Amino acid sequence: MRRKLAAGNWKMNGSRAALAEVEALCAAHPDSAVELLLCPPATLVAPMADARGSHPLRVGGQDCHSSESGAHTGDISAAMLKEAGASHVIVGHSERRTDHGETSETVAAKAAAAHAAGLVAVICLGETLAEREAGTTLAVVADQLGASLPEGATAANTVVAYEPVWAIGTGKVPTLEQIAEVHEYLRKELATHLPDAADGIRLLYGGSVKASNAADIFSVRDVDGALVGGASLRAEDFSPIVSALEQA
Ligand SMILES: O=C(CO)COP(=O)(O)O
Repeated sequence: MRRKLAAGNWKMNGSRAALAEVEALCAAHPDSAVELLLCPPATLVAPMADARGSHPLRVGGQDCHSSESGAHTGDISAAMLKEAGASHVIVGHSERRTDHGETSETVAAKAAAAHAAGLVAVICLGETLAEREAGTTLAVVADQLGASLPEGATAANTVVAYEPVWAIGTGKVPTLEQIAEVHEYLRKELATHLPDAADGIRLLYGGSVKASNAADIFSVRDVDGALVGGASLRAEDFSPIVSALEQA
């Protein structure tokens, strides 16, 4: 019942020239059973939305402000992303939490702003290495989830991405048992917050997903797709991940 989602987060990478990768990805998956989403830097949202043509690829932002408008130099609102062609926005990525001091309360406000503008919020959370080693992973992600979910979250407007901070861009990946444990726990936690929506909310895994480990990760129960960083930049790297999800 949950449609699989292959999402790419380009972070602060890419240029108009990189839109050729989008065209190649769309050409490789003309009629995919899985939902495809790419989140480029804000300046590329509109050009990427054009580059996809009639392909149902979704385009998303990587962050939005919690306010509709105002004196927030350098920020972008959810409605601006929507007008540029976005349908989704990532909120609470660990790089935002670390680089910009975002708390889960900030993230909930941003997710609420995304919903108000008609965007799907992709809420990110995950433990640090120190938290994993201290044995507090489940408590940490439960706290982040509870505090980052806005009022009114539904299966249609919310996706949750579990991204262990120590696995992002490091080539290190949790064991399948560790991924299963966290995803199963997040699903249960979702049920305590959103009993009606918990079964329908997609749970993505993120952190060093690549073609060589994707099929194994997608075999884990309660993994509904991936949020991919580095391996989403080039079609030749992302396409096999999409194919693995199509076959999962
Ligand atoms: O942070 C990520 C996606 O949001 C994961 O990044 P990598 O796939 O590069 O590890």
